[in-house]
Amino acid sequence: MKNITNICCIGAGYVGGPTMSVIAQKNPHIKVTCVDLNEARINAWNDDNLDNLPIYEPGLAEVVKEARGRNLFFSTEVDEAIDKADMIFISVNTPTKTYGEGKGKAADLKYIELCARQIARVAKDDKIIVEKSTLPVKTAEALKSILHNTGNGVSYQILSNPEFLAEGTAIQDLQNADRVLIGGDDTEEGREAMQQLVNIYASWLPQERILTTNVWSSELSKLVANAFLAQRVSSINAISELCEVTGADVSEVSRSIGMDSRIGSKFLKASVGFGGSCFQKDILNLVYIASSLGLQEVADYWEQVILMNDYQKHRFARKIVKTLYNTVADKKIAFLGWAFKKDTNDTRESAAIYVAEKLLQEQANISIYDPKVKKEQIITDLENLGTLDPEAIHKRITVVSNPYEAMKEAHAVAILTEWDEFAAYDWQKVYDNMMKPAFIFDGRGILDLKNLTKIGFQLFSLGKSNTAVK
Ligand SMILES: NC(=O)c1ccc[n+]([C@@H]2O[C@H](COP(=O)([O-])OP(=O)(O)OC[C@H]3O[C@@H](n4cnc5c(N)ncnc54)[C@H](O)[C@@H]3O)[C@@H](O)[C@H]2O)c1
Ligand SMILES: O=c1ccn([C@@H]2O[C@H](COP(=O)(O)OP(=O)(O)O[C@H]3O[C@H](CO)[C@@H](O)[C@H](O)[C@H]3O)[C@@H](O)[C@H]2O)c(=O)[nH]1
Repeated sequence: MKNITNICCIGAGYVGGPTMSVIAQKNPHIKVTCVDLNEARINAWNDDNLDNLPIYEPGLAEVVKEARGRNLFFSTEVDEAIDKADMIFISVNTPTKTYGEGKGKAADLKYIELCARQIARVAKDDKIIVEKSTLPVKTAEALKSILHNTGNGVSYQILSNPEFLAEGTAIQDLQNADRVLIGGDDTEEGREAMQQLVNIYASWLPQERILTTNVWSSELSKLVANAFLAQRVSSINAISELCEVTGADVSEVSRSIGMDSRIGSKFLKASVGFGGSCFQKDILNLVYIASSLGLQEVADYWEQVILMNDYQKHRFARKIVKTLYNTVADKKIAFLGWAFKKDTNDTRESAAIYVAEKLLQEQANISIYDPKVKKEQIITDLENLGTLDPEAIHKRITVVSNPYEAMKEAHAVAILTEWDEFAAYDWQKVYDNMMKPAFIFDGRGILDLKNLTKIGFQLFSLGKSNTAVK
């Protein structure tokens, strides 16, 4: 069996960058080149100042520092990297389609297809192709067809190796993965290719955590894992509303049910709604696949997870408007947090975007503080909705770098992301500088309800019936 000495990864984003950094860190004998069409992104990966890496992830800078220039390289020379590699990971984006058949549901595979055609054009010797992007079941078949029909007669093995890292804990998740999943063909060549990829992960993970399956099981498992995780969030969010009207406390309910080892304690934190680039996209894709296969009940069952999530975001925004005497027009609402979760600068599908949309439609002024998200990103997120007047966005949105400034003279504060620092603020000082009554809407359940009520705040905390705001 040929030893893998040269890996290329197409796509240096949230998955490609951290994954290749850890593979290079743990396999110093393998040259790893991560390529991207986006020159600015590659320049940022190569920046001497590690604070300027394009992605914020705890622990990432240390890994990049160790491996970059040794056996880890970032480049825009896609053809050259493909040519030299024995194994090519495809880690490009697979967003929800915004046009044509399957619009709003199916995964857009145009970037994947372009990669396949580029590999077919450039490759002059046998390659192992690894699907790292999240893909619909049976995509490997399409890749195979393109590679074999448009290639130079070289032979390809296609593996599915979905990524399970979560943002904010990516490095930890990669270095200590619960499991790695590798799907391949049940042929001699397929098994050999799988073994080569197993060997790369086995340089730091125990063998028993590396699972090999057939390609379709691997592709489907990725969508199903995300659907199950998101389903837990929607389930507890559904219960949060029930708690608010019955006298129960959702955090107590979560703790109580989570101690049942059959249920488990993770992913039971009620919130203003799940965000991120994956959950919604992957469930919509699952729904689309089921519905295309005529399994309408299956499709409807999973779609409900998304509908509940949309409801939770809107419910939170409506609560703010209703509480502020049914009008937020020209009032100052402070947002703490814009990222879709703490410890990341990623804002894709963040609940904050949709809560802001609703409040802007009600003509509120919003002052935003997030420790890692830049103003340009926030403005782009709102403009990309396509539902708001760009002039109104610029007029009504302020982004500040000091949380106390964001909350100064605000009518209400809304917690949209669970950054640890929010709980540690001097809330008495915040209260003294706010308009009265001073309202707080805690969409993440991170604030000390008793203490804040004692200070004088009118507090609403999702899933809690004992909040001042009903
Ligand atoms: N973000 C996550 O936490 C996460 C976790 C697991 C799986 N995934 C999946 O991984 C895939 C990538 O996600 P991401 O968040 O890293 O996306 P991303 O948008 O951050 O990165 C994708 C990169 O691919 C580049 N690209 C696109 N086409 C290219 C081409 N032809 N040649 C070179 N570069 C090209 C883009 O410029 C971009 O930088 C998706 O399928 C996603 O569903 C994401
Ligand atoms: O109890 C919880 C857990 C999560 N969330 C929210 O759910 C979203 C997603 O969180 P998380 O799953 O931690 O982050 P992602 O980076 O989106 O990771 C998910 O999506 C990735 C992309 O497919 C997968 O690789 C990961 O395994 C999967 O956890 C965020 O908005 C969280 O705030 C909650 O509201 N309550």
